[in-house]
Amino acid sequence: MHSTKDTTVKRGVDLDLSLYLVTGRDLLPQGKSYLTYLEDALKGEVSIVQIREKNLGTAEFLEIANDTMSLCIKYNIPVIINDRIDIALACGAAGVHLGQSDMPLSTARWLLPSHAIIGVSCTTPEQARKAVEGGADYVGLGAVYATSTKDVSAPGSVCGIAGVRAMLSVLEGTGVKAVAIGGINSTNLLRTLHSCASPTGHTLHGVAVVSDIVASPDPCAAAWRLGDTFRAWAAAVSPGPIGFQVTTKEKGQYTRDGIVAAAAALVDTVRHLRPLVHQITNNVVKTQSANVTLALGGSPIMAEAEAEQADLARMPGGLLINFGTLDALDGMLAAGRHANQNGKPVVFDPVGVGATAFRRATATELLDAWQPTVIKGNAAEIGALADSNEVKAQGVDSLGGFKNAPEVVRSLARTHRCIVLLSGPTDYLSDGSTVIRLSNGHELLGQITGAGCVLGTAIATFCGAASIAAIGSHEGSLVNGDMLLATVAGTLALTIAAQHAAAREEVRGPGTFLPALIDELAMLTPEIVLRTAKIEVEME
Ligand SMILES: Nc1ncnc2c1ncn2[C@@H]1O[C@H](COP(=O)(O)OP(=O)(O)O)[C@@H](O)[C@H]1O
Ligand SMILES: Cc1ncsc1CCOP(=O)(O)O
Repeated sequence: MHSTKDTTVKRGVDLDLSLYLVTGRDLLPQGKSYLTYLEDALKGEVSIVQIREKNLGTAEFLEIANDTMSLCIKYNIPVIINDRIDIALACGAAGVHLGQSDMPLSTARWLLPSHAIIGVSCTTPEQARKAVEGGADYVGLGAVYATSTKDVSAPGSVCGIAGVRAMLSVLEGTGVKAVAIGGINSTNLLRTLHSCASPTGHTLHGVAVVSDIVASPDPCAAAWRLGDTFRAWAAAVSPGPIGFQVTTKEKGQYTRDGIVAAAAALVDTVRHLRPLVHQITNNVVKTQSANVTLALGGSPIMAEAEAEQADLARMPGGLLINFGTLDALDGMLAAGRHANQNGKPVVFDPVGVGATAFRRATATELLDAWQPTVIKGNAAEIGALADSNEVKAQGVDSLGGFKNAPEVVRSLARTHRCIVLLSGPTDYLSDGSTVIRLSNGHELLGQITGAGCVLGTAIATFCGAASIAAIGSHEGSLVNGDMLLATVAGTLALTIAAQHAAAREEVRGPGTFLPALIDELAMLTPEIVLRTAKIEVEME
């Protein structure tokens, strides 16, 4: 590489991958020149540029590479060449990016000067492992979502969020940096950054983008938007292993009394704020879910059509997605995406997920489409998501429990980057480090249909109120407000009301229990919660 043209990047040290522009000249809006758009993107502060040309002859490619270099040197931004080592050498680029069917990494390393940066595209953990062993400086992980910029029609080409997480686990401790690529844009960027992390919190170093910048009428603004989101996310206070805020911690730790006091106070917050609680739930429990929301002081809306999800998500509050009877899947996909874009908490109730292959595949599809804030389920459902056979399912019901429930919820919370609640005679919930054990409730809850479903509703109601109360507090967070606390509060509300309902004279069984439960929810006060809550806190 020509020393005069080299950019100043040192391998591994200065490599800023935060906003990685991959050029795609075929996507330029009509009449827009490549160099004008490139300069606009540089003004929007992309941090690195890769020239990706799949159908050009050598002379034309080199000409484009030389022009790109001249412009990028002016902005002090390194240039990487896709695939063509000869072009990288000839134009003095900072390095090359190799696909799985390009030149082997070891050969490229041998051909290039020692300071050259080499990146490798990976779709599987095995490919990531090989890239690490071969001495790659960074890897491009994807395609994370479907995209029309590249042919990703072959099975396995879209690795999804779960695939990126698995690859990030392989990269942990290696020093090899990672960007995600494929279908990333300003509307899904924050969600992508939040979701893409290994269970121990190893995150992305940046994102690679083609169409959201190149096809934009204003590439400078498009790049700024992406960069702003990345910077806000990177600057957000590190809130623990799953990336949500934990505002009620005292000196970095939750205390039993602190949680109970804050949860009790939320009962009044719900009544005061009357959060809109948007619910896509199953046919069996719609009426009782709407009544539970009203009794708590929230405002229910049961709305499933795909076309109305964008509008609904703009109204602050909470969202419940309960896939119990597996209707309205398009609505569920859109609702969660829009909620993520608008910072709304999403409570996911994967009813009976272990019961059929279709339910398992649907849960995977939904969790790839959006990031839940809370996943709640009974032992069979949580076990199915955790790939554990320890607890058997009978349809949507669970037979038995886990030997080590705290560890199951803690680990699943870390994997899915959200609060996890395991319901049952004792409820366990975790934010990936703290585990809270709640022992309120009554066995009559196990004898009515949809007790778990209305628990989801209560949690969505409290999450909605807590997020409204905290609006704007942390720009780089996917959801504002302490969602562990809101989950505790929703669970306490339902289980404490159940205890009081069961104790009523007129309640003689499940039939009389349900209306009494609604009454007790409507009469719940912070004082009742303070007096009755049975909570234990277990720190990691
Ligand atoms: N035997 C029980 N004793 C006390 N509370 C219970 C009992 N069974 C269920 N609950 C409560 O009922 C709510 C719903 O839980 P669960 O029955 O596990 O849901 P699902 O209907 O999804 O199986 C939880 O808050 C839980 O605390
Ligand atoms: C080059 C590449 N590699 C995996 S997906 C992809 C294209 C990403 O383009 P876009 O950002 O427009 O989805």
